[in-house]
Amino acid sequence: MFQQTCIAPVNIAVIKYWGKRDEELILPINDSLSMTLSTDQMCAKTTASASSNFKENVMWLNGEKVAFDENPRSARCLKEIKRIASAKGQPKFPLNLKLHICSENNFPTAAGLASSAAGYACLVYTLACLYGVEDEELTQIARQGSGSACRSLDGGFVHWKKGDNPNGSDSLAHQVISPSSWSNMRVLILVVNDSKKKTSSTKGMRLCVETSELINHRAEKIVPQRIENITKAIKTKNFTDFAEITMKDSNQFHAIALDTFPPCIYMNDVSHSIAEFVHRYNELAGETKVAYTFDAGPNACLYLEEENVAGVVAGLKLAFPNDNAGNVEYVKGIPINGQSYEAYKFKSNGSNLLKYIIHTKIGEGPKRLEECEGLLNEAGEPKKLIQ
Ligand SMILES: Nc1ncnc2c1ncn2[C@@H]1O[C@H](COP(=O)(O)OP(=O)(O)OP(=O)(O)O)[C@@H](O)[C@H]1O
Ligand SMILES: C[C@@](O)(CCOP(=O)(O)OP(=O)(O)O)CC(=O)O
Repeated sequence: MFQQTCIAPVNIAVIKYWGKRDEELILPINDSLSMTLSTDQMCAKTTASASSNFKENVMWLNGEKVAFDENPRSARCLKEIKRIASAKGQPKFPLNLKLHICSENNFPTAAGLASSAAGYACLVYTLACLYGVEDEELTQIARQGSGSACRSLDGGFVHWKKGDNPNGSDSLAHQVISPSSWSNMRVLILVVNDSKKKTSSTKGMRLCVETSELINHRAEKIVPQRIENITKAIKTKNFTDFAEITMKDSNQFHAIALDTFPPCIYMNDVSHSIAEFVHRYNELAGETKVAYTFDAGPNACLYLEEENVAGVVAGLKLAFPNDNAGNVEYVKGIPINGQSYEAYKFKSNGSNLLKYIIHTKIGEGPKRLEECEGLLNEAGEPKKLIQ
């Protein structure tokens, strides 16, 4: 049996990808740019095994069997990796061996927390390592699993260029700066709702391209300038400019989603209160200390520098109290100012607007793990199954 296990990070866009020009190849109508989050707090982990004993390709996701060959996105990722392995000659093992693949996310799946980005990046990276083709340009393969996944193959800030070629050969993602270049960059994920969302990004953006008249204006006239400006802000670590562009782009993405017919409404009242909180916090501070961005769901992602984390969390505690604090960790992840999470549990007033907060930071791309950390046993079955 040949086996490989890897982890891959989540990325959260500051200039959003929204809209495809080719649904099958997953080619976007505009460039996008994101920050990769540390795998210490949130990651997808995937083990892939190849063996002559396996009868068919099988995949388990979070302990449950899911379609693999019947899922056109995962099937295409495997086909592309095998194509490269065969073109390179002398594959590590016969390419017709069937695979068992087991993957799990240590955070909610399909809840608007970029599980598809981490998940497909991890699948492609793991398969690439298994077949010995990890030195190839993998972003154009991960892109065909889920567009945003191509940005999870590198750390730091990553720019996905939309490209112009109809075959997608120039629709690739590249690092803008490494994680160590802006190492005090932190993220607070405010989880408003972690259940499965109603309208997937795939469906929402398809409807948006079909019905919104504003989306083309955004793709053609707004995004190119924003990419240039935010790249400059990132390279010079200008947090004020970075924050303003990030918040404006999130707002514009949700305006475009609302311009879909029927409208896609992803933010809720709590999300809007979080945006208002951020503007008030910055106003009272007299400078921009924190920025929000929202993906296709109500959860907020706040970008801020390390020295401002404790202040912002204290403000959030006051603005969004929660009465479940007795039995749940409310701030998960990196301890704040060396204090235990206990210090940041919310006081009760019964409103429970935020379920919990994940404190994380800028991070590296995917990593290979040791064999003993694999998710499959010697028979190629998951070590853990949902009962
Ligand atoms: N670890 C994983 N391995 C392989 N595929 C995964 C993994 N995690 C998620 N996926 C795929 O991604 C799908 C969820 O994608 P979806 O876009 O609906 O949610 P999301 O990525 O959490 O949200 P968003 O893209 O809006 O941030 C899952 O149904 C599954 O097909
Ligand atoms: C709002 C977003 O998170 C949309 C992500 O969309 P997906 O990458 O999940 O969509 P598909 O390519 O159809 O799989 C913005 C972003 O990450 O840039």
